[in-house]
Amino acid sequence: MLNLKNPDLLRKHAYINGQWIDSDSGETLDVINPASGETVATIASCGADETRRAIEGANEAWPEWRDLTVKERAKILRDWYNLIVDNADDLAKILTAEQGKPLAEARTEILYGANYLEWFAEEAKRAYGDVIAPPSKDKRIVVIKQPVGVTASITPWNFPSAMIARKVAPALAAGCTFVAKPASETPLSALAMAVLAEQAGVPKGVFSVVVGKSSRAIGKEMTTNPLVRKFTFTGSTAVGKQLQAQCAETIKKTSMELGGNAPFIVFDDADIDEAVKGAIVCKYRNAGQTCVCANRILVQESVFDVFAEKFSAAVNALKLGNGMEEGVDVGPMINPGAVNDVRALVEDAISKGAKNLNEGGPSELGECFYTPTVVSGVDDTMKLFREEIFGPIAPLYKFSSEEEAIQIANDTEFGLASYFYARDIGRIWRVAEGLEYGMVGINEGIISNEMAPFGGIKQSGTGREGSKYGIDDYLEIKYLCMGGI
Ligand SMILES: NC(=O)C1=CN([C@@H]2O[C@H](COP(=O)(O)OP(=O)(O)OC[C@H]3O[C@@H](n4cnc5c(N)ncnc54)[C@H](OP(=O)(O)O)[C@@H]3O)[C@@H](O)[C@H]2O)C=CC1
Ligand SMILES: O=C(O)[C@H](O)CS(=O)(=O)O
Repeated sequence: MLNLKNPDLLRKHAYINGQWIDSDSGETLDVINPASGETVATIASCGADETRRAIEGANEAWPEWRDLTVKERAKILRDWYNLIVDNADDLAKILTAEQGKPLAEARTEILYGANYLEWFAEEAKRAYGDVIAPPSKDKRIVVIKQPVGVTASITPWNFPSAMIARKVAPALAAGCTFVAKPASETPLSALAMAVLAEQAGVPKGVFSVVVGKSSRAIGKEMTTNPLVRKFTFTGSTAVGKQLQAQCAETIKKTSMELGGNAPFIVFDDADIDEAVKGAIVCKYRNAGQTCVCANRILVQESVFDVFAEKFSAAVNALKLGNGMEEGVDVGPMINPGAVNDVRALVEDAISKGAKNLNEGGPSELGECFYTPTVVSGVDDTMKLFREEIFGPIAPLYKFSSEEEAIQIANDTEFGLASYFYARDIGRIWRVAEGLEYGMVGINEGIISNEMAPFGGIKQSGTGREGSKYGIDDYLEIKYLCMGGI
C-alpha cells in the first residue's frame, strides 16, 4: 500500500530487548490513516508485563553500553543517523500514513529528528567535568559526569519520529539505555526507527519500543519501576502532571515538554508581508497540531486591517488534502475527535461575538479534515484564548500598546514558545525580555532546531531538549574529594 523501497521498515511487532514480539495477551491495535480511514497496519498491543521486561533488559544492557567510550557510542549514533537519512523517503511515507501530515513536512520531521542523533553523537564528547581549587593543602576536588541509567519515555502522536529522536539521542549518547512508548495512534515511525537502530549496531536492550493501547498501564510501570532512573515525557500538560506525580515515589529525574499557548505579536513597525508568511507556517504547520503553533495572533490596531486581509488571503490559498498528494499544504487532523474539539472552540467564540472570517470548518474531504480558519473579533472571554487549540484555527486579537501586547501574551499558565514581528531594536529587546516563555521567535515563525534549547517554563514543562544543554538531563554530577595528599 505504501510502495516502500524498504518494506522491512513497516513492522507489526513490539521491539523489546532486541526481539520483535507479539503481545503476551495476543492483543493487537489498528493504526488508522487519518486521511483515508484505512488501516495501515495491525500491530501487537503490549501492556505492563512487556514494559517491565523491557526495563529489566535495559538495566541488564546498561553496564556494557555505559562502559563503551563516547567515541564508540558516537559511531553507532552516527551510523543510525546515516541509515535514517538514507531511508528518509520511506520513513516519511510511513509517518504520513499514520499521522497525516503532508509528505514534505514528514520528511522534514524525519531529518529534524535524525539531526539530534548527529548532534548528540558529538555533544557526548564534550560532557566535561571539573577540577576545582582545593579547599586545603591535603585535599583535591574533582567533578565527573556519569550517565543517569535506564530512561523511559512517552511521546505524542503529532511528531511520532522527532519526539523520540529528540530524547533517545542525548540518552544513548550520555550512556543511558532507553525504553520508548510512542502514541498508540502513531507507533509505526518508532518501530521503523528501531529497525534502523538494530542495523546501526545499537545492542539488544539498549533501545526498546513498547506499543500498546493501555498507555495508563505502560506509563504506570515506567513511572513506578525503581530500575527507571529518568522519565521523559512530551504531551499534554494534564497528562504530564499525572506522570510527574507518579514518578515522585521513586524520585526519578524527569523532563516534561508539555502544552503551549503561543502568542504571535505583529507590531506596527513590522514587515507585514514577512509577518504574514511567518504566521502561516507558525499556525498551519502539521494542521496546527504542534505545541509551538501560534495560538493567539495579536496585531497592533493601526496595522490590523492590512494584516487581517493579507493573512486571510494567504490562508485561503492553502491546499487542504491527503498528505500523500503533491502540493498539499495542510493535511487531516489526527482523528474525528480532534475535529470536534476545534469546531467547539470556534462555535464558542462565535457565540460570544467573534467572526469566522473565511467560513472555515469541517471539510467534505473526510471526517478528519478541517479547513484552515481565521477568526477575528476574539477576546479573552473565549475558550480560544485560554485553551491550546491544537488545530488549524487562527484567532486574531487587536491591541493598542506594546505594554498591552506583553500583558496579553503573558496572561496564560503556559510558557513554551512565543513570536513577534518588529524592527525597532529597542522594542525587540524590551519585548524579548518581557515575554515569559522558554523560546522567542523574533521575525521568525519556525524556531525548532537541534542546536537550540527547546523547552518551556511555567506549566509548559521542565528541562531542555537539544543544544549543549540537552545532554545534562541524562547525566549525573559526581563530586570526588581526595584527602591525604
Ligand atoms: N511541549 C512539547 O514539546 C509538546 C507538547 N505536546 C502537547 O501534547 C498534546 C497533544 O498530544 P497528545 O498525544 O494528545 O497528548 P497526550 O498527553 O494525550 O498523549 C501524549 C502521550 O501520552 C500517553 N498517555 C496519555 N495518557 C496517559 C496516561 N494516563 N499514562 C501514560 N501515558 C499516557 C499517550 O498515549 P496514547 O496516545 O497511546 O494513549 C501519548 O503517548 C498537546 O497538549 C500538545 O501541546 C505535544 C507535542 C510536543
Ligand atoms: O511536538 C511538537 O509540537 C514539537 O515539539 C514541535 S517542533 O519541535 O517540531 O517545532
